[in-house]
Amino acid sequence: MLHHLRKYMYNTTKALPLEQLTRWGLHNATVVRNASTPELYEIAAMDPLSPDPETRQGSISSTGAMVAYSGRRTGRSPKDKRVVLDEQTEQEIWWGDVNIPIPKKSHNLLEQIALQFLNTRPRLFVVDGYAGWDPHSRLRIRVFCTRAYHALFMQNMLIKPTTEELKRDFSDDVDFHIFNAGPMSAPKLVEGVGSETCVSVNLTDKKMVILGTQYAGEMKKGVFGVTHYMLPKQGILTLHSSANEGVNGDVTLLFGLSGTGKTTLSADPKRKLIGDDEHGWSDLGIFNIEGGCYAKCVDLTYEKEPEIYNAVKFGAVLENVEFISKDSRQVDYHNISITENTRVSYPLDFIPGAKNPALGSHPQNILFLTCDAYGVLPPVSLLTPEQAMYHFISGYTAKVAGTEMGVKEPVATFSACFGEAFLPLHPTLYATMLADKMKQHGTKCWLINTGWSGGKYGVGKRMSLKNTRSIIDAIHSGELANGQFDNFEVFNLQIPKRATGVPDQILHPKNTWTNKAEFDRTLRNLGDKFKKNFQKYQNKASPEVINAGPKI
Ligand SMILES: Nc1ncnc2c1ncn2[C@@H]1O[C@H](COP(=O)(O)OP(=O)(O)O)[C@@H](O)[C@H]1O
Ligand SMILES: C=C(OP(=O)(O)O)C(=O)O
Repeated sequence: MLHHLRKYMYNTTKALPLEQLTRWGLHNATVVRNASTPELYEIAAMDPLSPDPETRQGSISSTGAMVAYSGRRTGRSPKDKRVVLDEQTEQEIWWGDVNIPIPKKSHNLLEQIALQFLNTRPRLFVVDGYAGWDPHSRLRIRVFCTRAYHALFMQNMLIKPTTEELKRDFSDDVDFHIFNAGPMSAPKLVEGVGSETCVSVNLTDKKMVILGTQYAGEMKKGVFGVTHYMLPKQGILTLHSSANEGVNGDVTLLFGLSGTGKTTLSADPKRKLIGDDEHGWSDLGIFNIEGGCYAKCVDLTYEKEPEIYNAVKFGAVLENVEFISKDSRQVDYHNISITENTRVSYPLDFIPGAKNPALGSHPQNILFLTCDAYGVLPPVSLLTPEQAMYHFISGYTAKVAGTEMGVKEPVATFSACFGEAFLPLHPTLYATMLADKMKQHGTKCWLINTGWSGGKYGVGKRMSLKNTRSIIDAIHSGELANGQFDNFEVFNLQIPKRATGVPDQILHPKNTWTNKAEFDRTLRNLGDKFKKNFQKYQNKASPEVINAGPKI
């Protein structure tokens, strides 16, 4: 059997001990583990899974990126995520719409179906990599999948082990397994399964099964959810944020729900990128959880986002994009006929000056990025520590089209900790940890509206990237913290009077609205939504934090 397996290995130095396959009942004859990028390109060129095999099969873009298609599901499927309810998780997990329980026996059945699928495909890809750049707390992750694009994606997104580390840390058991059988539908009749898609996590046995979705983001956010469960137990706060570092070593965290600007704003030529989406904050400082980035491509231009634009090269994976013309293989970033959620994944070092290792000191500034679809929140305001807690627990933003299935235009939402979809534990646990760490390290907190200005969605316009970037520059130079502030009604926020590079009148959002009475109404309505949303945290938050909310 061993001989049979080895014969088909692409690279025998990377062979996985047989026991690591047979323990799951895996016996696929062709196993490809941590393959080189060219190998994965060659295999992807033969991938028959694409919505239009004639034109899209195994494409390579004009700049050398692998082009792949995820099929029916082009965003995450939060309604189809399940968490195994067992003796350990019953009391621990924040059960509800985010963490929907599934019986263990159903999960086991899904796992068997996934394993059977993995056994019957032409190749089984194994990706071994770390989650977390801090060697003290990093997790060893193993992904089994059947599409070369998924393998390259996870090789980009996990932290690549050296050959020695692969041998030392990945020969025995690992900390978490993903069985990605995405091309195979989930059986709807199984108890706990809601549709033909199911992403089921067993936190006790540290396993995840994917059926009925090939959206690659499901794997990386799956790993994130697990770190959110395991790391806080070690006193490490997990953060849905990007991070970068200034020339003096000062670190900024940028929190935000999908589409609010974590990736775009953290790629800043004046600062070193630490990471674009997922971080941990330990007693030693902050660390990126990932080895790569997963940027949105919609309307990507060199002029607006040069670092990301240039990262679309050999080794990057483009997901669900269309070409300008079939023969040029030039990507049409404005074409959203497959989805608005077009993506590119690339290793961190594709961004010039990214930090390696991706670690940083305790943050000096925290930015809460909110994409306000009502257009009433100021482009920037300074929060008191209590307001910081209030806004962190609230997590107000708009979900933008595409990232989650079914979202077609911005929808105002409250997503606790700016990442509710990934929280296995109660939000106040993460909020308390954040408050303690901010207090300990004197971190300043700013609320930044990267959403609408001059009116709500449909009337006003999205805040210009140029203005948001100038505001962030003014935070980093110390200009805003040392300047003067006005009070912003209803929310009682401190709005800076001036920020270099930003027209004074846009700093107070009311100035940008033609109909002032409608502005006042919309602002009060939003305040009201905040209050209603916060009622569910009323009995867990302190009076000071509750009092830091809007006053109508
Ligand atoms: N003022 C702004 N700030 C940040 N992003 C903006 C702004 N205006 C438009 N955008 C666009 O919004 C999207 C933000 O997406 P991204 O940075 O990937 O968010 P995240 O990483 O938080 O999911 C990008 O396509 C970006 O070009
Ligand atoms: C990959 C995702 O995150 P983000 O949009 O924040 O990059 C996602 O939510 O599917």
